[in-house]
Amino acid sequence: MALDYHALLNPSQAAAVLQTEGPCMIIAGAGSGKTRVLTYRIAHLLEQGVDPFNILALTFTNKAAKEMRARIEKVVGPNAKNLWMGTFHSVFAKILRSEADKIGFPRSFTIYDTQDSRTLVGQIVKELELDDKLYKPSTVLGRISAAKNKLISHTQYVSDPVIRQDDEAALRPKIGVIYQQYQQRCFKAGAMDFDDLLFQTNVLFRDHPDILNKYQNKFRFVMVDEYQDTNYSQYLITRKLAAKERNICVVGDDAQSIYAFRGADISNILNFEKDYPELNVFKLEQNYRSTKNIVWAANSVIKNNQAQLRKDVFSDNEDGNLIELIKASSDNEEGKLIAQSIYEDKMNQHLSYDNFAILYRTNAQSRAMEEALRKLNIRYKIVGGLSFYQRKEIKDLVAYLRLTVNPNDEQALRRVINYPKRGIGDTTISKLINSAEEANHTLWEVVSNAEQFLPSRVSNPVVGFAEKIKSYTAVAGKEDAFEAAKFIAKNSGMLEELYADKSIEGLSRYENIQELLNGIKEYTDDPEREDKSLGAFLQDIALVTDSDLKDAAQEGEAVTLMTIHSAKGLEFRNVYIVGMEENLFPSQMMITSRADLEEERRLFYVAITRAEKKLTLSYATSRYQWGNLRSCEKSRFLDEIDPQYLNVKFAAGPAVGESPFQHVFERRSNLVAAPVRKTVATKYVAPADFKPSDTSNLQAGQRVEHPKFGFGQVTTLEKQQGTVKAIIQFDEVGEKTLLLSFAKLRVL
Ligand SMILES: Nc1ncnc2c1ncn2[C@@H]1O[C@H](COP(=O)(O)OP(=O)(O)OP(=O)(O)O)[C@@H](O)[C@H]1O
Ligand SMILES: [Mg+2]
Repeated sequence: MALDYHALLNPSQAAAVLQTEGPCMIIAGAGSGKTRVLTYRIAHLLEQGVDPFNILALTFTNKAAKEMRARIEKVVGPNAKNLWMGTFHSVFAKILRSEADKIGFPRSFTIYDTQDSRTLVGQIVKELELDDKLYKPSTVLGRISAAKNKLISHTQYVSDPVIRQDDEAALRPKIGVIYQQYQQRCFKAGAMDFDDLLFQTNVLFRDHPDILNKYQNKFRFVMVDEYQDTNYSQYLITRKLAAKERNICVVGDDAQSIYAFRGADISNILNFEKDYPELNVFKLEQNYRSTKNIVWAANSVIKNNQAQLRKDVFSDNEDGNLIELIKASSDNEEGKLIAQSIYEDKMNQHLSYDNFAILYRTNAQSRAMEEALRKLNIRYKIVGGLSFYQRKEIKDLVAYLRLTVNPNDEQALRRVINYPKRGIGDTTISKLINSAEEANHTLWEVVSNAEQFLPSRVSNPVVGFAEKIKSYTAVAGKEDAFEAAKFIAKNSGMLEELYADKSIEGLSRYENIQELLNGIKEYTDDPEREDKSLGAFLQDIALVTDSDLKDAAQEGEAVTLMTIHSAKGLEFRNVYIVGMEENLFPSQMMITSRADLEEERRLFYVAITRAEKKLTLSYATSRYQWGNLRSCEKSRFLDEIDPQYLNVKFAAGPAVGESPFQHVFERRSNLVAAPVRKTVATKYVAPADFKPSDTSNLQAGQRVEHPKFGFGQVTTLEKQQGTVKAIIQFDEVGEKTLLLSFAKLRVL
């Protein structure tokens, strides 16, 4: 049954959906239905009889792709499963998996995550005897990544006089050399980092016109969401793919371009017009997501930017509430007020916690929010931060799995060669590394022939290890990912090692491994999945982005906490943007120029436009930063919002004897006190994942969490004959004296 697009869409949206041939661009405001247009456009193509294998849709997160696919499936049925849909990284990793040998990589190449890349850069810096304070891995990688996103190879990098000048001015003249070595080492290890996935796709298409031709014929329709955040490397891939059929449709919003720091380039939008002079441009101006007040406030902010394509966004929705502004005296109080507001809105308006999101500029700000939410027993999930796949035990097992699929993977090999301990000491490992360097072998080639490089006494355990890995590779060749992983977890000794550790942490590590195995089982049990090999599974997890983990978070309704960057494209009924302070938002580190300030402002615009019905902004007048209490000034962005859309609430902070959740609000617009609802402070319940920390460096003044007494602040530490007593002022139960060696404290 054909859809009635005119009933589901407004005239411009419907026109964009029905115009399937030729290049098309929609640059339109937030919430105006760009993603909705893409979704229906694909549904329409399928209805027209286009083969799903011929459609490529690039989204910003895997989650967005999944949602889009699910929506299309509702309309057209299971045919939607065969669409090529995903992030740039996941789609082109998949293509490289069948073509990598053309550019000298194994098809079973490993994908290095950021941590692997940092470790490798650190190793190179050390080997080159450079100052690791000057050549910080993150700084060096930032430069390498920027170069790759502009398709500057390491050979071009070292010979470019402008780059050289820049690096010399920054006192880091050796970055080019590090880049060179880094690439060689990755190549030798059969590994690509995230930027390489795009870089190497460009190399593949450049050097193999026959392959490019194959994919040009395959992808007859190309679509890109969030086009404003593509970098040069991505732009070139889409341009090449669409060069033949020219059926390319991109949607985006220049006012939401927030990844310039990662190489996103607004000129891709301008180039698009040049590349396709026959371009159809569609304008969408109506925001369907938010109330009028929210849309007006967002417009009043973004108009302060000079660099923008003019567009007027309007809403036909109700005016809605004014935007609330909360002033708190500290970050902890800010957290309390937000948690209280969420609790009250949920109860009064019968909402679900899923309706709420707290957005912040930096991950570190989640701490105060989490603490406050826990106190009120409000469930929450954090998107980003330390993800499941970043945990040590998971990385260890995954390293074994990676090594099984690609034994040349140097970072994986170094990680587990002596874990669990098998008598291969650091000296032996250094010798192996040196031998590999000298003989120009990979580390694995040396390890698997260790007896040639080391005396038998030390080579025996190395040979044993190599035999293990070889047997894993054999198992993985016969069995599916789950059977192979289960075998490896047991045979490597990892399960036993973790099982033997009966501490709380040890137990949770063991459970995490079980959880990973469950995940692999789910993967191989999926009847739709064709490739159930370990290699296919590894590729899948290497590309999980922080934003995707939202799905993996615990079941049940929960408030979402995340950075504004991860919130792109999403919508929530009630949104809180916290930490509206100078130096935090706009971020001090980011504003050295007008362009930087404008990017921060676009980020604020993205944040505001996530809200459907209610938006709350907050700031604190003091905050702990890097261990010091600092006084803060409210963000300049607050002054940019037209005051007629604001409702200012001042929190005086709790007076003596008052419940900490009771605050006096003052309403600026009409000076009538807002109704204050009393919230009964609930008894403290420690979260299920409560884990005590190492308290050997605990200091007076630090905040801690106790499984029974809740949150508190250490007032004094007394050392007596080897024992340490801590006097802690708990927020709910008052002062307690605890012996540190027994008290299970989590240091916050
Ligand atoms: N014509 C329409 N009728 C009803 N609802 C619509 C219409 N167009 C869009 N919407 C709804 O408005 C909301 C915003 O749409 P969508 O997410 O597609 O906007 P967007 O332009 O992609 O936003 P962003 O810039 O944040 O990515 C969605 O809930 C969508 O379903
Ligand atoms: Mg969108």
